[in-house]
Amino acid sequence: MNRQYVVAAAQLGPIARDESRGSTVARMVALMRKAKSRGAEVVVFPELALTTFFPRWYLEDEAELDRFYETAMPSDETRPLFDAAVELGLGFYLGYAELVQENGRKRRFNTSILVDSSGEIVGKYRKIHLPGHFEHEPWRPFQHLEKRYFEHGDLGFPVHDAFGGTMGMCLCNDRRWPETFRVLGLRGAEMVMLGYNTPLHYPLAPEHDHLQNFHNHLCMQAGAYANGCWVVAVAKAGHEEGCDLIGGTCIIAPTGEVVAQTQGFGDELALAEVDLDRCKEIRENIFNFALHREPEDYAPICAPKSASAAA
Ligand SMILES: C[C@@H](NC(N)=O)C(=O)O
Repeated sequence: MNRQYVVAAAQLGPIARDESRGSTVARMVALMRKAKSRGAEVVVFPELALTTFFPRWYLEDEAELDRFYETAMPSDETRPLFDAAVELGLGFYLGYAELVQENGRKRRFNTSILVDSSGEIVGKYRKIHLPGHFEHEPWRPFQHLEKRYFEHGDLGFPVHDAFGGTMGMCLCNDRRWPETFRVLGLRGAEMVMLGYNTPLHYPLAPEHDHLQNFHNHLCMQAGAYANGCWVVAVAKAGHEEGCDLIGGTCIIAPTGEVVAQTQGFGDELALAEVDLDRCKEIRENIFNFALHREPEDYAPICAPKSASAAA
């Protein structure tokens, strides 16, 4: 694959709690076909793209919780995505809830994968920065139980040779942390793909609700610029089960400029021509890591969590 091609950020509108996987996957395949007709070679889907954003509910019934997770990838229900990738010659990024059996216990991760145009999974990431809380907090208008429903990702921040270059992934809250982009940048990521589900209302600091869209782009534009990489960031957007999720799906150039963005809150594509060689504009100049970075002075950033309070 060459290093210059069209990428499609495939935003999804709301997914109802009782919407079937089949229905959601059909919406996604329709976006893949549309992306192909507009020249795309890579399609990026949101975080937890196959279901409603279920961490908004405190679920006591484990069987009910399990229904939101994938135990196989692909499965009969998700195989149409892989078939479409092969048929259309498209690669894709997909976020989903992963349930695996390991050492006789269930392990749950908030996961993303990269799938190439031959339908092979060529990269996997498990979310590291899990926002929210562990216990039911009835005072909230909706829950954010990612800490309860997912384990901390155990794969680190890997990069993958795919789509003509070096690809990195992260998920939603990860994008707010400069360390996410810096680790991927240090590993040579030329494009970082990420999906998000971000409620407009933040119950812990509602005075910041009007800043949600600003903070969304602020952290990703900074991450792109400071590491000289493309960022493709995709929302699950709109009014989902009584909760407003921000849109703002976008493609950001290594200069930090937003070069494509969705307009609404439904199923919608934002497309841009990406040239991976443009990373050099930043990486060989202002952020030439080898020449200008001074890690000896950054010790607190790498100190273990227990030590960072004293730093
Ligand atoms: C609130 C949180 N959501 C998420 N799914 O990680 C975020 O946008 O940072």
